[in-house]
Amino acid sequence: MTDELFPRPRAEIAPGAVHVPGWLGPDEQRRLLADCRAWARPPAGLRTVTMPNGGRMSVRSVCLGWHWYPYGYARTVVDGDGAPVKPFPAPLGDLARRAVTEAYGEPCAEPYDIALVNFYGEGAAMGMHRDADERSAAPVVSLSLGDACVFRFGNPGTRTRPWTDVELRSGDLFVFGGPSRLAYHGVPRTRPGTAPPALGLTGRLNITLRVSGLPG
Ligand SMILES: O=C(O)CCC(=O)C(=O)O
Ligand SMILES: [Fe+2]
Repeated sequence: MTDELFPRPRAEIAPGAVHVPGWLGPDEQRRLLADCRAWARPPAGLRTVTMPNGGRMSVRSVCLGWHWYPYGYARTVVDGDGAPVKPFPAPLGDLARRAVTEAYGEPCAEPYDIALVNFYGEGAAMGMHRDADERSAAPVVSLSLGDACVFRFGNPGTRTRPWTDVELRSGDLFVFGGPSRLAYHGVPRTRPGTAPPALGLTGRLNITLRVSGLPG
């Protein structure tokens, strides 16, 4: 947001993990939110993920390009309505390219082909995990909309400390690649009611853009 009293500086949270506060302006956030609402509709819409141990994730999610399920990628919603996953829209590839250039000063050579959209209602959280189902070392691009959250960014070796807690707010960009590509991370809590009122979103959305490394 441009109207903050104290501008939040960009920061390298760990080697290759870059936080750029307020990267998306209000109009871009509104457009992305409208897109997320369209992607959330069935078929292959928003769903709740059940983990192999029977636990249900508290976030609800929708995928574009490739469908993520624990633990792999498919072209159809194999753990849901079975519909073909929605295509990965070219403008999201451009957005990923711009984001990586913003974070690292140069774009990534590989084309982005996955978007994972996670919706956090009140009380939703995500445990510490690694994004390890892609077959590419390309950085993960994360965009946040709506309520702020605590984003816990750890290390590639263990799901425990050391970690750094970063507040991600609406419009923030976070890119993790290089030595941090397989770092454990999670969202211990969101901050309900902190979304920018003009956005019109109750809750939090996070969009990660990824390179699958899978044959197209
Ligand atoms: O919601 C976030 O900020 C992180 C989401 C995440 O880690 C994931 O989708 O793998
Ligand atoms: Fe993740």
